[in-house]
Amino acid sequence: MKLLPRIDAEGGAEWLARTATLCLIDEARLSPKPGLVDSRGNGAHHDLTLELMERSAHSLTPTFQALAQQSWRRPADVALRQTIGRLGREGEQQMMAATGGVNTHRGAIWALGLLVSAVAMSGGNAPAQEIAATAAKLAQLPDDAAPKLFSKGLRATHRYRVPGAREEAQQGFPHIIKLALPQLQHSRQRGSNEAQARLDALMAIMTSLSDTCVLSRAGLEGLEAMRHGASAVLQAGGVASKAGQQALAELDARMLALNASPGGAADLLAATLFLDRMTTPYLAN
Ligand SMILES: CC(C)(COP(=O)(O)OP(=O)(O)OC[C@H]1O[C@@H](n2cnc3c(N)ncnc32)[C@H](O[C@H]2O[C@H](COP(=O)(O)OP(=O)(O)OP(=O)(O)O)[C@@H](O)[C@H]2O)[C@@H]1O)[C@@H](O)C(=O)NCCC(=O)NCCS
Ligand SMILES: Nc1ncnc2[nH]cnc12
Repeated sequence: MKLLPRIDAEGGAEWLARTATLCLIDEARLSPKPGLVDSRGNGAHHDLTLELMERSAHSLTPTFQALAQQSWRRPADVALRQTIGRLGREGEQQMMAATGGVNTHRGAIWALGLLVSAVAMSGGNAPAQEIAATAAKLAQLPDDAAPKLFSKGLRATHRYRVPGAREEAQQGFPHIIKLALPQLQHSRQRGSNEAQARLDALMAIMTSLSDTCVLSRAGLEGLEAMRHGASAVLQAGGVASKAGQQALAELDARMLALNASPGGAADLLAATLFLDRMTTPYLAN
């Protein structure tokens, strides 16, 4: 099935980059998100604001565009992996320059960067699962130029023996394909408005992700509170229901009390919105 408007390399790269940035902004503004920056405020963060998140998102448009241009109709091989690794790291520097050194979107550059590349590799003509599988192939390839850093994410995955951002991509983004996209569609179909459906999709991710941001800030107690609270929202009928809204408010309070912020889940929501726009005709503009 042809899912996107016809796009060529130049116009396509620009459109993909603009869409990726819009998805970051949509994610940041979506409210009320537990522990996260949203239109209401800074959540559990002292160094992040909505204005900073939006500035960061805009600073990444040239990175997404370069990723799409370099990936256009190319196969997944080590040469492309190294190119996107270099562009991704340059994107992180752009983000840090735009935010005065605050890490707003490192995980989002990784997930959306791989997915933007994967759409461009197909020439803009693939269903969501295939895009995610192509992104996974890229993520599995070695990038010898990558510096050997011991990040917070790596520390958390080793300490708690759980998968992190790297594994999520290498496995084909299961939290997006198996949980968030189906939930988004299900909530829309049963009459939730768009914001409610997106919040439900975030909850679906949070029911099972091992979010290394939460683990770093609040340990296993924080992770369990996130998963349990998100399941409670969906079991109560989702964010469109009064009971679901109550459960979401309780989850928000619990995340704030634990100083926990599911930044990895937020990144995957932005990536979900991107794949949704790639594959939902009425949203592809
Ligand atoms: C593969 C990389 C993403 C590196 O991953 P790694 O785990 O080694 O390193 P981190 O630096 O910790 O970044 C991981 C970020 O990914 C998000 N995340 C967390 N858990 C998951 C998960 N299970 N699945 C998917 N994504 C996940 C999360 O990003 C968000 O949180 C960030 C803010 O949190 P934090 O870092 O804790 O905040 P700080 O300010 O540093 O600390 P506090 O003081 O607030 O406590 C924010 O950026 C969100 O986006 C994790 O942080 C990748 O970076 C990599 O290898 N890149 C190389 C370049 C490349 O090859 N690119 C190719 C594609 S472009
Ligand atoms: N809305 C948000 N709040 C905090 N961290 C994030 N990382 C990605 N999106 C975020």
